[in-house]
Amino acid sequence: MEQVISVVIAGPRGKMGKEAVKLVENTQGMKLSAVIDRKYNHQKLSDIEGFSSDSRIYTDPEECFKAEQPDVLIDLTTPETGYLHAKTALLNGVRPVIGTTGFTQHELNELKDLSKSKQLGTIIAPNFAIGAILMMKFSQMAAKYFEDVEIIEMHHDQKLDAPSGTGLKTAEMIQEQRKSKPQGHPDEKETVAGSRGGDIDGIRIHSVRLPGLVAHQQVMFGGDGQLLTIKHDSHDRGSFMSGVKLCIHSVMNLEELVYGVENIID
Ligand SMILES: NC(=O)C1=CN([C@@H]2O[C@H](COP(=O)(O)OP(=O)(O)OC[C@H]3O[C@@H](n4cnc5c(N)ncnc54)[C@H](O)[C@@H]3O)[C@@H](O)[C@H]2O)C=CC1
Ligand SMILES: O=C(O)C1=N[C@H](C(=O)O)C[C@H](O)C1
Repeated sequence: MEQVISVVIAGPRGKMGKEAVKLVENTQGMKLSAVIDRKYNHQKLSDIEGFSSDSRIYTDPEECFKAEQPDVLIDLTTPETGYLHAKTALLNGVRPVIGTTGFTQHELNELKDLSKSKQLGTIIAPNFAIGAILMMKFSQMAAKYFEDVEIIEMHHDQKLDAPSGTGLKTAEMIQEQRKSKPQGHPDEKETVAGSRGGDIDGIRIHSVRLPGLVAHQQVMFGGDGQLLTIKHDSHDRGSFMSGVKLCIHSVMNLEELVYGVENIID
C-alpha cells in the first residue's frame, strides 16, 4: 500500500501557503495534518474564509509537531519564523521543506548540522520552479565561458528579503564555476549609493521591487561584441507547486540537508 505522507504547512494564508494547501489536499498519497498560523489557535482551517479543510490550526509549532507527529513541514512564512520552524521541526522528528528565503549563512549552517545529527532530511529550496532551476543551472554553465556577469532579480513589492534567495543561489552557483572578478571599471564611483547593486565576489546583483511583478530573474553575461541573457519568469505561484510536491517526496528519503532543488532532480 502507498505510504501517505502527512504534511504540516506553516503560513497557510500567505500567497504561497494558499497554493501549497491546495496542492497537498489534492495530491493522492499526501495528507494535510495541520497548519501553523500566527492566529486562530486550535480552530479549524475551514473556519477561515476560502478554506474547506478540517485540519487543525496551531500557533505554537512545538505543540503542533508533538500533537500531530507529521512527516514533513512545509514552511512558507518569513525568514525569522522559517528558521525557528525548521529548527523546531528537526528537534521534534519532522523533516522540513523550506521555501522561505532570507536565512543567514549561520542559520543555514546550523540547520545543516542539526539535520545531520538527527539523520533527518531537510530541503532548503530558494526556488521550487523547474524553469528557475534550469535558469540557474544554465547560468552556471555559461559562467565557464563568460567571466563577466550581472544578475537582475525582479519581484513584487511585498517581498521582505533582498536579494532574493534565487539571486543569491545563482551567484553562489556561478561562484563555483568562475574565478573571483570585480565587475565594471576599477575606478568606478557611485554618485548615488547602491546604484551598482550588491556585490557577491564581484558579481553584481540588482533587486527590483514593483507591484505587478511576481518573480523574475535575468542573468546577463557580457563578452566581446556579444551579450547572453538567461531569463526566467514566474507569472503565477502555480509555477512553484510541482517543485513543492517533488520536495515532499524527496525529503522522506534524505538523511541530511540539501540546499537547492537542482541537487534532487536528475
Ligand atoms: N522557494 C520558492 O520557490 C518560493 C519562496 N517564496 C518565499 O516564501 C515565503 C512566503 O512568501 P509569500 O507567500 O509570498 O509571503 P506572504 O507574505 O504572502 O505569506 C507569508 C505568510 O506567513 C505567515 N506568517 C508570518 N509569521 C508567521 C508565524 N510566526 N507563524 C505562522 N505563519 C506566519 C503570514 O501570516 C503570511 O500568511 C517568502 O520567504 C518568499 O521569499 C515565495 C515564492 C516561491
Ligand atoms: O518572495 C517571492 O515571491 C519569491 N521568493 C523566492 C526567492 O527569494 O528567490 C523564490 C521566487 O523568486 C519567489
